[in-house]
Amino acid sequence: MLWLDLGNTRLKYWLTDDIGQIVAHDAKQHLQAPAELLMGLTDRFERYAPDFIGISSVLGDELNAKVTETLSRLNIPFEFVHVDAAHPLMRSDYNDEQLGCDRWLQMLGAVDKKKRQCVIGCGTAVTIDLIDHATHLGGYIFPSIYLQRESLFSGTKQITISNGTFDSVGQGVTTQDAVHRGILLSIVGAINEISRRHPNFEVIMTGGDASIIAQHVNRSVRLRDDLLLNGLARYFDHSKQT
Ligand SMILES: Nc1ncnc2c1ncn2[C@@H]1O[C@H](COP(=O)(O)OP(=O)(O)O)[C@@H](O)[C@H]1O
Ligand SMILES: CC(C)(COP(=O)(O)O)[C@@H](O)C(=O)NCCC(=O)O
Ligand SMILES: [K+]
Repeated sequence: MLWLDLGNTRLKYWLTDDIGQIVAHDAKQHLQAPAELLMGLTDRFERYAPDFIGISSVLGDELNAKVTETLSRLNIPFEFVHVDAAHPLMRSDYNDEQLGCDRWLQMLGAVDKKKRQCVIGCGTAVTIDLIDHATHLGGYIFPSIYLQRESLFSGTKQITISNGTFDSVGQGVTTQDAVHRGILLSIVGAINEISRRHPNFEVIMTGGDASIIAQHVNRSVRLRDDLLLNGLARYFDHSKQT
């Protein structure tokens, strides 16, 4: 099987064998041209010869149509995931016409009906979602640390910071530090507050920036980079059975 995740910044893919083990994996920035990036990967995908391609995309109808066109040339069956608030593995109070498919799949990949869980996705946006015994209660969406820095850069005259590292939440005494530390604190502080309000929820983090953020959270956090893939596998496994 081949699994594709089209996020707002990166295209990720995983090739798995018959027993679900990952045999190939990559993540590439698509620069808002995922179909063109896929075109460059078609030789590789043909060599992999998967029997099916399962796709998570948050890129919207226009880009999804281009992706569909590119994948159609491969002669391998493929299918996009559609969010279902009444899915047997997890029901959701969220508006399922709006809920991002990657958010939903990450939750589907983590959900455990015996637990209370807080699933945090750290991609182009940071999403924080609460699940109570397999019911999704709702959540929050924040701009990522990089989007926050870009908005300060473009919305102010004297902040000209466009690089640097996010490595502390202590107060800064230079613009560079104040920007990076303030932004990181905005997300870490939100996570700490949400976990204070929901003390008995297990905190699970995933996505490109999870490790940068998790270091500063004052609770034990499970880092899981397999959530979306696990969600894709659960979703298609379920749709096969029904
Ligand atoms: N301006 C930037 N500078 C450096 N890295 C960036 C920038 N914007 C995004 N990234 C990186 O891109 C990655 C996106 O994470 P990912 O989980 O793949 O998100 P998505 O699913 O939204 O594409 C993050 O690891 C982040 O560090
Ligand atoms: C919140 C998101 C932008 C996160 O996307 P990502 O950071 O993974 O690229 C995406 O899940 C999305 O576009 N969601 C639609 C809005 C919603 O979930 O309510
Ligand atoms: K993501």
